[in-house]
Amino acid sequence: MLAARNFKFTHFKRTVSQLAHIKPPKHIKNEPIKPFRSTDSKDWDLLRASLMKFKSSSLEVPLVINGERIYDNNERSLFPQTNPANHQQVLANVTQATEKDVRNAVKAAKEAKEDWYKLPFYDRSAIFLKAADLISTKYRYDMLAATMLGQGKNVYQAEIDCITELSDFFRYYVKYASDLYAQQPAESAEGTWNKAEYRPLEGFVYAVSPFNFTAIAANLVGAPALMGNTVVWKPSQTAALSNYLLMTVLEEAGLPKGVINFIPGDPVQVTNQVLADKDFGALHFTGSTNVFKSLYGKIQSGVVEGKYRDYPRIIGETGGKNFHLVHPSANISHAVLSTIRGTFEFQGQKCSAASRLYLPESKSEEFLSDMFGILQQQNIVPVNTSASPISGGNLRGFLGPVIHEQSFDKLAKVIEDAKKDPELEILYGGQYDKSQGWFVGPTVIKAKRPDHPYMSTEFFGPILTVYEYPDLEFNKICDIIDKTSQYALTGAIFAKDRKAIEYADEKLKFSAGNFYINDKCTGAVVSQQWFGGARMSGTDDKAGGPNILSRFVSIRNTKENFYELTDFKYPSNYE
Ligand SMILES: NC(=O)c1ccc[n+]([C@@H]2O[C@H](COP(=O)([O-])OP(=O)(O)OC[C@H]3O[C@@H](n4cnc5c(N)ncnc54)[C@H](O)[C@@H]3O)[C@@H](O)[C@H]2O)c1
Ligand SMILES: N[C@@H](CCC=O)C(=O)O
Repeated sequence: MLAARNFKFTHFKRTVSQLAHIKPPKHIKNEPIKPFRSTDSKDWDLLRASLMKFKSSSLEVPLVINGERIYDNNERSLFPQTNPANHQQVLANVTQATEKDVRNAVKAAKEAKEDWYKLPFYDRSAIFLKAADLISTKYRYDMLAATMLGQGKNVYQAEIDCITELSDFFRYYVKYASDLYAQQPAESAEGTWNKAEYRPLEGFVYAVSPFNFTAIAANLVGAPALMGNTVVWKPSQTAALSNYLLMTVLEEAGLPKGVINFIPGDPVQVTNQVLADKDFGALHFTGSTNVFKSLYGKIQSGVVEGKYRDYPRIIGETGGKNFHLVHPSANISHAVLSTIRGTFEFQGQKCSAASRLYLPESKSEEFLSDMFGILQQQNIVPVNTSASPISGGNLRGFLGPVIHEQSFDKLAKVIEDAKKDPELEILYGGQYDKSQGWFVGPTVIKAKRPDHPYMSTEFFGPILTVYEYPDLEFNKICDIIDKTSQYALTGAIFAKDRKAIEYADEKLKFSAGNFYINDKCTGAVVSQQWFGGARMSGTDDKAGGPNILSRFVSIRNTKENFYELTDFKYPSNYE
């Protein structure tokens, strides 16, 4: 991992005469997913070596402020990031930012700003394109290992997160930014020239990232930075290892010091301090709805109190209670397999995960017995991903641990409460065990009424609540789905009947920001399914699409006039 870069580039000015015509490389496309099929392969050998490296040494993760690495130094506390599959194993000791550190990070972001946004766009772009290539080549296996061990992912789930989605974000954002800059006023009246300039926001951007996707952290810091903003980044404590690796990769790719400042620490303390700064220009957040609401409230109060120079932009993607709706005409086997994936992959810890299922009464028994049969026969239980990386065996299992004890305890309580609730019935699973790791088995609960809180509350774990609806009430169930939860993130309809598809598509227009027809409601791919939800699921600015970049620029319009006036009066001013 590289030391901080120190070069200063203010002393010269580049002279590039054809800036407007430099285009991003044409070959930008989605990074292919490596299958990791045979454990007897070079890919597995390299991955095992990286896993061994992270397992055998407990790293100290520093703060990175203005390119300087800041370690504990006895002044700061350390947060132990443990392996969720083996909670006794400390993977990293994460340095926690003090008040002074936060102050310094904010200062560094402000001071780096001018040099950064004045750097030509293609220079900024080259850094992110290079970082994407480093992730998908040189650091692929280290990135996978840090994400698998730290965030409890199997190799496939890590691959689609910290490799493909992450590098896709960086590459496609370069293309989208180039397209955005090219958007100019369509008209200029004779004798004038109108221009749009996409300035970065004034001040700095505060990025707050969740534990569950390393790629999301890359989106949260990368989108604003590419557009010429500088960033103060507070990562999740339980993703600090992979996130720090991302920080070092960006530096190796050439990110100048101070552009992104990495400050893990107490979320409330760090956030309160950052939000108190006059130059706070935008929040880029992904995480739970309640945390986002509280930050939204603080920022709004700050505006009312006159704390800020600007109206800070607030960009946030948050929770969901995502639905799978099965119509009687659906291919049941396909709907079952899609629901197993959509609900249980990565232990249901995707914001997009299916967590409420609506089955027609006529197909419910077939669907559920098919589903439970598969879960049982395939022995879909959480596997201990901390087991010997030499065999590679368990790292291929479908289910792993949930992220931490707080999540484990919450999910165990959901299961225990369900056992006592006469309106709920546990149809499958209900096992949990925290003796070694935070393991919760796949669980399916039947609700007797569609407005039961289990149909509307986000649990963020491998728990699915099912409601059976009368076949003839398909229209009514669409209404119910729309009104049941405060969220509108993802949802899916499974049907062959085109009329049913059309009806659900229209009726559920506002119930999900990402709607799937005959597909599971997870797994959005950058550039293909722009991702984000509305209502209490977020501001729907669509990560992975072009729109989000417009949130990190402030447009200046310039009109230049070439005619010289000879009179101040307009024709109508004359008698
Ligand atoms: N919609 C999306 O795109 C999306 C994507 C991923 C995760 N999520 C949501 O994120 C949640 C899971 O992630 P998580 O457990 O990391 O979420 P979280 O809300 O607990 O944490 C997210 C970030 O906020 C910080 N944080 C926590 N409490 C805070 C506080 N009081 N003040 C300031 N910062 C605070 C955390 O340290 C972390 O960096 C789920 O609700 C999931 O639906 C949404
Ligand atoms: N983009 C991912 C969700 C990320 C949320 O955690 C998906 O579509 O499954």
